[in-house]
Amino acid sequence: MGVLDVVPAGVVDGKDVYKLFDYCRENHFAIPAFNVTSSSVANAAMEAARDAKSPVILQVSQGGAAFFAGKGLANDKQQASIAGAVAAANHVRAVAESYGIPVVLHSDHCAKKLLPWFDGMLEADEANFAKEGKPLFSSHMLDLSEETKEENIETCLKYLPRMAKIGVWLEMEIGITGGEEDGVNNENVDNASLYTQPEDIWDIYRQFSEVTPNFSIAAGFGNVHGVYKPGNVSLQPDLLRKHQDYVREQLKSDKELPVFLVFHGGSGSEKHEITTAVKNGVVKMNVDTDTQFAYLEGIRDFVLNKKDYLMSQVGNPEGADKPNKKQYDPRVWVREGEKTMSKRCKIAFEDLLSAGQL
Ligand SMILES: O=C(CO)COP(=O)(O)O
Ligand SMILES: O=C[C@H](O)COP(=O)(O)O
Ligand SMILES: [Zn+2]
Ligand SMILES: [Zn+2]
Repeated sequence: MGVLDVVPAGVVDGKDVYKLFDYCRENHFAIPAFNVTSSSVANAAMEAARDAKSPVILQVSQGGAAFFAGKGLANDKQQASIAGAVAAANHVRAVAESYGIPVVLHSDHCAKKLLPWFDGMLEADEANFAKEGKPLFSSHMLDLSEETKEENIETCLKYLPRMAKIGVWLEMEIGITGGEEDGVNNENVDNASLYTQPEDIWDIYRQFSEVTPNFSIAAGFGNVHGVYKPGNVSLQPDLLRKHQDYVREQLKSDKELPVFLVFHGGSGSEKHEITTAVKNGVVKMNVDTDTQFAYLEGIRDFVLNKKDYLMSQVGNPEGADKPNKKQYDPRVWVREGEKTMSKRCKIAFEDLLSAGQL
């Protein structure tokens, strides 16, 4: 019995997203979510998932989606972020099945000011559903964590029925993620707001459950985006158990982990923090900063090692008339970045115990 006995290869949607996360929860593992900014980055993550025999989550941030469409496009009305998200989704939909792995296609943090981006993606999901009976994305995140809890919940409840109708999962955030996100600097936020309270989780769980079971909560336990010097971040994944216990008591349920939880700021985290988070019901962990650096490493080393072959189109240490096309073809040096990124992805699959689960 494995993941492929539960959901098929390719982009999963509707009930399959629930089945996949439920399978993770029952079998005590989580799936890494990698931020992708180009087809090359997405392919590196899918290749790594195939080799690790793991499902994978690919996500676009608002800025990453705009990059996918091209930085040369205007984005004053989120038009590039919408077009880029659609382009990324179509690319992944076209190739995911060939990798033989289930892929959850997701969009990352959407703050209040970015709601036009969310609206555009949801319209694209609905249009695709009308044509093909399935949405474009598996899942989207709403991040109103900077607003009041009431406004946060109300905004999610406004979108949730529309999403449930076409089989799109919702991830919401409560408690702020520190560091930087979409250009918003949360480096100096009040420490208490980095840690979510169990009563807040119950408020969300209770109201969302009346609409659909297809949602997850990114509850803050000291999470920070980015990688900083050791000691800067105090992650407390033990707190997540309190959420599960509280909700279980309210529900009078015997389900050990009633809430699907999401771990933001996975880069730079210690193995034991990840293990504790997964034990406490985390089914998705986001990794961006570490894979960004890993993608650079291969390209950086290639350029530094091959410098004498890259300064002109013709002429290298082997002769003044030797051509360098074999070195400066982007398929050669970009590929080196894909390989080093895939290695970092493999570590995430192993840390989260999703490796070998297919
Ligand atoms: O949470 C993230 C994206 O939403 C990723 O965080 P890191 O860049 O710290 O891995
Ligand atoms: O929000 C966290 C992710 O790392 C996305 O980052 P980004 O907005 O720089 O693409
Ligand atoms: Zn946030
Ligand atoms: Zn995040």
